[in-house]
Amino acid sequence: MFRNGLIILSQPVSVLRPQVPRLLDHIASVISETAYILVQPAVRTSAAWHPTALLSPLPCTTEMQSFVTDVYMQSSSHCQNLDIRILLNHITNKAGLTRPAYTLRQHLDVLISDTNWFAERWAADSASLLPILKECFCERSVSGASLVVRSWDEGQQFDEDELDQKSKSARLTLTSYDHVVCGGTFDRFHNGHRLLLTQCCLICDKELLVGITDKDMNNKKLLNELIQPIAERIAVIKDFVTDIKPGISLDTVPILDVYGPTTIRPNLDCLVVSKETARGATIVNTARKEKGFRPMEIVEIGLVEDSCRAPEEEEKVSSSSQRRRLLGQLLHPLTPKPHLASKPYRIGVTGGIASGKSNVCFELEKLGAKIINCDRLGHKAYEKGTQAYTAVLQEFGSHLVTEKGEIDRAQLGQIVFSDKSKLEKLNSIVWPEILRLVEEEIQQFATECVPVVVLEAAVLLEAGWDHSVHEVWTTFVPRDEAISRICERNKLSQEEAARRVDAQLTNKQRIAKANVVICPLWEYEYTRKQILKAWDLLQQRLPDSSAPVNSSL
Ligand SMILES: CC(=O)SCCNC(=O)CCNC(=O)[C@H](O)C(C)(C)COP(=O)(O)OP(=O)(O)OC[C@H]1O[C@@H](n2cnc3c(N)ncnc32)[C@H](O)[C@@H]1OP(=O)(O)O
Repeated sequence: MFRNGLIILSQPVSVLRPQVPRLLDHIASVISETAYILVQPAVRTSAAWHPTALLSPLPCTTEMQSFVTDVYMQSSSHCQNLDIRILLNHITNKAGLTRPAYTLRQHLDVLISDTNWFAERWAADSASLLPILKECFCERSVSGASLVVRSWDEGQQFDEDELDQKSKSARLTLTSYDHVVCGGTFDRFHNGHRLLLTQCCLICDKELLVGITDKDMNNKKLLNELIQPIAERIAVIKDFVTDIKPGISLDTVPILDVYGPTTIRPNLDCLVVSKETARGATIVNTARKEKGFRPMEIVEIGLVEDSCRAPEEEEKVSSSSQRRRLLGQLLHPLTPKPHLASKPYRIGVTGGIASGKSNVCFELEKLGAKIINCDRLGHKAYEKGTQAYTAVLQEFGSHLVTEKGEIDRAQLGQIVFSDKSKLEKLNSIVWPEILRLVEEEIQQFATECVPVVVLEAAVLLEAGWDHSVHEVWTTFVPRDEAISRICERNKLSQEEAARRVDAQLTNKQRIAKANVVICPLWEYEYTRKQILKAWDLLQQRLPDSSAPVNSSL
């Protein structure tokens, strides 16, 4: 298996199209990460090896457009996880246009061609072929020592002349435009995004403008808390477009409403939309007309199906399905914590008020973890006779003492939850003591050879205890859902509930520091499913995973 490869296809596109599923299967069996596809019939007819053979201009036709669609539509069922990039820089209808060579982002490990000619030439004289490949695909992408050259089978036999006649009607020239625009969330970049951007690049001669949803545009989306930061989404788009068509300029802008830049930039010629957003295209063109801008041509592309979807997911490949799949998975890589003993392995479970932490811990306990409830230890921390007891009374007054001589937590809670500085004072007294009690319990579990200990701590991140656990897992539900749960559970008004939620870290702040996220927004069984997944995946990364604790109860 090779990580990245270039597939040079020399057969006419009409011959290639029916072979796409076979081709994708072959690519998936050889390449694991990025597969560049270069369609170049000139290499079959070219007598001499020359860069012009690889990069000579190819007409931009409706047939090529269909080939691009076929590749992405079928990649979902043939090579779902491969990053396929169809190179388009040499495909143009502009006579005399010289475009720069490719500067591929990935280093090529394998070159596969559908003509044996390549492999034979490489075997005979790689020294003279190598500089040509470097010239076409950039120095750093191709290094001679490690590049493997292989042939895919020669494909079907075809009669060039006969084919030419037959497919003339299918080879209609595709209209291209100087200024093309498209928009989207571009979260968790997938084949739907690749198809959209590839179709944009195919018909774009000068500038591609990509609008990327931001802020309010994202807030209503499912699991929006997991949407990647806009800078990350832009970086992925740049990487992709620069790879497939370095000859055009790319501009990216955040969009805060459906119009984005379309009602600001008069020079836009063509808007590319998916079936899903086609309605928005009419709205945008109406708004342009009102501003005196000429309407844009609208190009509509199909939706890529998601062949691996779960019953609760959408039929098309979608970012929200991808985000659902992140639940229970390792979202952020682990930070090494050499200061912690490797056993027992410590998971800190945190989460906002009413976000379902306790249920997660309840399920984890059934799976074999031992739970340390930090609220309980918090109460123990200032029991009568302890140092913290004296410190709390000194700070908050002896009127808090009940008839039994204990601290009245209900009263203390009223004081600290309505005054941030007082809560901070209480925290500074009790957190060190709670942590000491936590360590005591962990030591006890260590003597009992417990493999996994879970610290259930509401304010784990605020207390900086992420340094005291190997992993942080957080639960979250959307803000509105948390408010309605609190209203029902604690019999509070909407305003009071909102105040409680807003006094805490936001979901995004917690998620940014969490290794695993669980979202108990749907039926309990789905939450349980996420927890089982998280537990099973955890077993694979436990320091001693030779004796896994299986989730099948
Ligand atoms: C780092 C940690 O997470 S340690 C665990 C949390 N405990 C602490 O921080 C110690 C300080 N807190 C306390 O002493 C007590 O919670 C008091 C006095 C404020 C209130 O006591 P009680 O009325 O018995 O309420 P209880 O301890 O059950 O806490 C009520 C809620 O406030 C949360 N809470 C507790 N302490 C804090 C805090 N310092 N900051 C924010 N929320 C807190 C609890 O997790 C609980 O949340 P839930 O309703 O979603 O389960």
